[in-house]
Amino acid sequence: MWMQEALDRFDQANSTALISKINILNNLAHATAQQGNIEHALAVTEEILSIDPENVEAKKNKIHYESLIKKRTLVVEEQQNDSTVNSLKEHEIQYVSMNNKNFQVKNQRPGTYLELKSRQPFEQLCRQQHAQLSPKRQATLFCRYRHNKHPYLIFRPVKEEQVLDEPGIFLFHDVVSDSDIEKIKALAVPRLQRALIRNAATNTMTPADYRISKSTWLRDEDSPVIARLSQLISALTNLTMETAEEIHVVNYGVGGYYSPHLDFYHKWENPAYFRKAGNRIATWMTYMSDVERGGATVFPLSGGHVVPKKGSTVFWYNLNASGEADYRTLHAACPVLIGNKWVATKWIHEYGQEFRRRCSLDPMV
Ligand SMILES: O=C(O)CCC(=O)C(=O)O
Ligand SMILES: [Fe+2]
Repeated sequence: MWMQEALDRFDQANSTALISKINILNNLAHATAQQGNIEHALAVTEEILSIDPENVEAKKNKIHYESLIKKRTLVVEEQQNDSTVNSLKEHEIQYVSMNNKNFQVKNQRPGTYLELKSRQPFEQLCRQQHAQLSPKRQATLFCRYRHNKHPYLIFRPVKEEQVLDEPGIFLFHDVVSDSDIEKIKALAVPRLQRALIRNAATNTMTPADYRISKSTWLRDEDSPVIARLSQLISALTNLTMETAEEIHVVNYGVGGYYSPHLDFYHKWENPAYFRKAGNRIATWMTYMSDVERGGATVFPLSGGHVVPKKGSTVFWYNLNASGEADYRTLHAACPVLIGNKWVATKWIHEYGQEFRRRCSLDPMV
C-alpha cells in the first residue's frame, strides 16, 4: 500500500529522478509478489524495464515471475484433470494492462476467517470515525465521574464514558499519566517479541497472520509503576487482581492489526486453563499512544468503535453476570495506517469476583 502511495506521489510530483522511481517500483514488485499477486509484480517489473531496458535485476525477476505464473497455470489445469497440457508456450500470461499506471492491488483475504460474518462489518467499522449507533441507542449512553468510594479514587474521580450499550463498553479517560506510560514502554521495549498464537492441533506457539504486533508481559513485581496500574484497575473496576493475568503490552507498527476475536476461551478448547482462575471475565485495555490514522478498537457485531487516546482505557465484560460467554464482545484492532499504537491489557478472571460482581441466573444479564 505504501509503495503504491509513494509511486502515485512520485508521478504527481512529475519528478525526473528516474533512479528513485525504479527503487519504488522494485519495492512495489517485491511487496506484491510476497502477497501472492504475481501478475501485479510482473506488470510492475515490465514498467521498470520500459524505463531501463537493461536493468539486470528486473530482467531476472521478469523471468522468475513468468515461470511462477506458468507453473501455477499448469497446477490449476492438472487439478482440473485437463490431459491436454503439452507445452508451456500454449499458456498465455494474463497480466495487468500496462496502460493503467495506477495498478490495482488485488490482495487476497486471509483464508482463516474469510467465511466469518464479522469480516465485512470489521472492515467497514475500521473506515469510520465513531460508533455505529442509532440516536435512540445513543440516548441511553451517559458520562459520569466514578470513584467507587475507594480511597484511591475519592479525591480524583475518573471520567467514565459509556461508548456502547449492548454489550456495555466503557471508556475511562486520562487514567494513566504520560510519565507512567513512558516508564511502562521503557520496561517493555527490550522484551518485545512478535505475538504468537497457540496452534491447538500441535500445541505449539506460532506467528499468526491475523495478529500482527509485538508484545510482552509485565508483572507487578517488575516495577512500582506496574503494581500501581494493577491497583488502579482494581479500584476502578471493583474486581480483584488476585486471579488476573499479568499486564500484556502490545506495540503495533504501520499495518499492524488484530482481526476479530473473542478474549474468553471455551471449556472444550483447554479445560485445564479454567482450573486456576476461571475464564476471562473482563478486559481492561489502556491506550499508551494516540494513533495518527487507523488503529481503532472495533466491535463488529455491535457497531462499537473506540479511537485510541493516550492515557485512556477501554473496559468491557466478556461474560454475562451468569457466567455465560457474551459473543457480542467480538472485537478487533483495525490496521494502523499512520503512526504507531501501544496498548497495555489486563485480562481479569472469574475466580475471586463472586462478591464483587453480582451474579444472575439470567444468561442475558
Ligand atoms: O489493540 C486493540 O485495540 C485490541 C487488542 C486485543 O483485542 C487483544 O489484545 O486481545
Ligand atoms: Fe482482544
